Amino acid sequence: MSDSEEEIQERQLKIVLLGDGASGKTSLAIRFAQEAFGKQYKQTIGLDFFLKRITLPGNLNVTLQVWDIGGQTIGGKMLDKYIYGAQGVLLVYDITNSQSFENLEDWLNMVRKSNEESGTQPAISLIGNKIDLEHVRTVKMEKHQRFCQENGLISQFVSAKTGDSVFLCFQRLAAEIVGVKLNKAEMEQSQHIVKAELVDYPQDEGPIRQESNQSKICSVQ
Ligand SMILES: Nc1nc2c(ncn2[C@@H]2O[C@H](COP(=O)(O)OP(=O)(O)OP(=O)(O)O)[C@@H](O)[C@H]2O)c(=O)[nH]1
Repeated sequence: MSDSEEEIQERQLKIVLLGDGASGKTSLAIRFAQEAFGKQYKQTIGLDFFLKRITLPGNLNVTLQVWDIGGQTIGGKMLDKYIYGAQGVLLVYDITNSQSFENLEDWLNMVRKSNEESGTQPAISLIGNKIDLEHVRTVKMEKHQRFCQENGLISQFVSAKTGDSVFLCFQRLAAEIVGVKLNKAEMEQSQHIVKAELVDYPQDEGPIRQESNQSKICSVQ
């Protein structure tokens, strides 16, 4: 097979990040796509896009089209359009904020409803973010596990700040979508991809809008 034929066969997967404002969706997307983290909170208005190519076991290249959707869009008219057609969803909450966990039911219902007509539901992962703040955790581990079991979700704890398991959570979801199994060694390897640079954004600027071969972002409001 020629290179161009291989490129044509490469799959692009639409992955949507959903969850309450300030749960860390933008931080996860930036950590995954650009290996950076910003301490300052800047609310996402509408949505941002990130593109990143990853290689799954079996040398399978897939490009993840990551839709970072602002937490304030819940109840808005555009939300079901953003979710529509997603093959994967990362449902994010903050382990130190119980309300962000309680609201997951609403986010999940939105996902189910938005894809009702198409007849296919996306693969969904429950992401407990900010595990670097384990000492101030308010959402019990068992609650997280029960929610996963009851709703058939992949379970993952991450920290966008340290990078812990961030690559892994995207990789596991992509693998589930394309039907590839990750073995224990592959999961362990991905878990430890951590590059924890801290970036302080200037007050009036958002996350770094840099382009590289590996990832691209743009914004729609
Ligand atoms: N300690 C810690 N802070 C985090 C982590 N992830 C995000 N934050 C902080 O939490 C705040 C909110 O993060 P964002 O990524 O902007 O949250 P969001 O979910 O995109 O918020 P919306 O745009 O309102 O939907 C920021 O101050 C981040 O620096 C984490 O893993 N650990």
